[in-house]
Amino acid sequence: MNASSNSLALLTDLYELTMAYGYWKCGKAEQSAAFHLFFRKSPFQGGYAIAAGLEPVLEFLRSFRFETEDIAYLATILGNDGRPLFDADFLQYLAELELTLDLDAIPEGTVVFPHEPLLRVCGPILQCQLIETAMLNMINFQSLIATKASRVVMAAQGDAVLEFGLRRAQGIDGGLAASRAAYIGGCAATSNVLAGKRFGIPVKGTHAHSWVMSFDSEPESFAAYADAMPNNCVFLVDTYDTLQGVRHAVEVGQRLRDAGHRMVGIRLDSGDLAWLSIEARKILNAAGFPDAVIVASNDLDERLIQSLKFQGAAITVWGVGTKLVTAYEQPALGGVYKLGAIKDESEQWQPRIKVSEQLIKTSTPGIQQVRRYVGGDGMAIADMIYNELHPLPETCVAVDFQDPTHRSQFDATVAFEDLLKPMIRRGDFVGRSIPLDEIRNRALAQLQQFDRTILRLDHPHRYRVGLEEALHDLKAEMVLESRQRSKAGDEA
Ligand SMILES: Nc1ncnc2c1ncn2[C@@H]1O[C@H](COP(=O)(O)OP(=O)(O)OP(=O)(O)O)[C@@H](O)[C@H]1O
Ligand SMILES: O=P(O)(O)OC[C@H]1O[C@H](OP(=O)(O)OP(=O)(O)O)[C@H](O)[C@@H]1O
Ligand SMILES: O=C(O)c1cccnc1
Ligand SMILES: [Mg+2]
Repeated sequence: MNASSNSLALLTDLYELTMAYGYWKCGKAEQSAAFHLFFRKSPFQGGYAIAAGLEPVLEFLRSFRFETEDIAYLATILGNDGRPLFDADFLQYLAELELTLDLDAIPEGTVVFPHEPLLRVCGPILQCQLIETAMLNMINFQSLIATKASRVVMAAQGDAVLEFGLRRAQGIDGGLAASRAAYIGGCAATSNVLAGKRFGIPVKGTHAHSWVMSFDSEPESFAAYADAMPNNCVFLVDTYDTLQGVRHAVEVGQRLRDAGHRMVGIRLDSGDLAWLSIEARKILNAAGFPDAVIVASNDLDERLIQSLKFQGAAITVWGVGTKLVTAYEQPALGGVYKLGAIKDESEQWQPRIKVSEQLIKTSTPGIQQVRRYVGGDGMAIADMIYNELHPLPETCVAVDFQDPTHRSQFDATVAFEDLLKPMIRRGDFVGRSIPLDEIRNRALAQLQQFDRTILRLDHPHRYRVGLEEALHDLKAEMVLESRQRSKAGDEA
């Protein structure tokens, strides 16, 4: 194979490969397993997340293979004894490996909650394990940024939000992935041109202070910009004296208008953005530019935007960079990937559980699906995680995840949607690649299905997510059994 392959098979933690080697050596490589990828806590003190990152995961799986040079590199890794870590026969196995997994996924742009599997992977345990780290990397980051963007967009109350983050993003891929995810979360455009080309995101921008500083005067700089791009004029007015800058913009705007063009607006990038925007609005309106936009930027995030709205700021477009693409308050979504079931020698699924001192960290057994119940008004009522290994009763009981004494009943008349959709069967893509605009629209539409008390920025009202009763009971039983076993072990 050529060296320009785009397979990312080595984008993994070494322990996935050592476990794979172990499975291969002890004859378990082909044993079927079911894993789920989920997070335990909503980011940014909020109450929800927006699922994102599936498309790159699918791309990763489509191109997954160990190339000759990958195998050659793996052969150079030495163990603690100074000898090659991996057998040549195992490396040959990897060289010939083709993924035969099943993948089910919650589509990008879906509103999701803690403990819900965003991805479910079923198939040979060796394969499930090899793809863990890369999938977590992609889903964790993009879901985090899409969620942050949705909070920023919500705070902007219908105003356009432009993503300006590339210069402060976490490296090249961080910048590109953040632009994609921010668009899914509802941003209207990005300043990132490569992201525009690669993902079809609208690109937008104004100009920097350096443009103004490179001329002898501000009016001269605005006039030159207008000459060069008469239909793309958003003047940055705060290089010297902001309100004076607005007047200079108005003068050039009048000349543009006389020449049959239109000044789009101005941008504020420092000072008191509330007061300056209100004063700028007065100047623009008095001069006959009531439609000129006022873009604001400078360390904005959802809380500052909310505050500026509260102050009556006359800002109509929000440029948000650093704090959006770096997920400022929370650097990572803590998504994890856990084994829910494994097939025994007689090909029967056996549920598995990881017990923890903290109840929230005890994993959920089974092969899980998420059912979202929807009311007659189209609003989501509650989600129920159930085990596909057990048939559901006519009337389902969902036991609340956080408070098991709270149970909700759903009879057959309640409308629902199962959120995990088939994406890959035995290695073949069976899903639908969803265009980015459709994903973004889905996110915006999905948010309408949830009450604002659930979506608010802080201390939100909790949306109910429960375990279907039989799954809840199975989990409780397995925890008790595990505790009994460890107690018996202690006593022996
Ligand atoms: N009305 C406002 N309410 C709350 N915060 C604001 C308001 N206006 C601006 N801010 C925020 O205050 C912070 C500090 O702004 P400050 O004026 O000190 O620096 P600056 O405007 O960046 O100065 P510089 O002229 O050096 O660029 C910024 O994060 C800005 O977003
Ligand atoms: O503040 P952010 O949300 O990251 O938005 C992007 C920022 O990037 C640009 O200036 P830059 O920060 O490079 O320089 P400046 O702050 O000195 O204007 C722009 O003027 C914004 O202020
Ligand atoms: O176009 C802009 O105004 C812009 C782009 C990147 C960063 N800050 C501002
Ligand atoms: Mg800045």
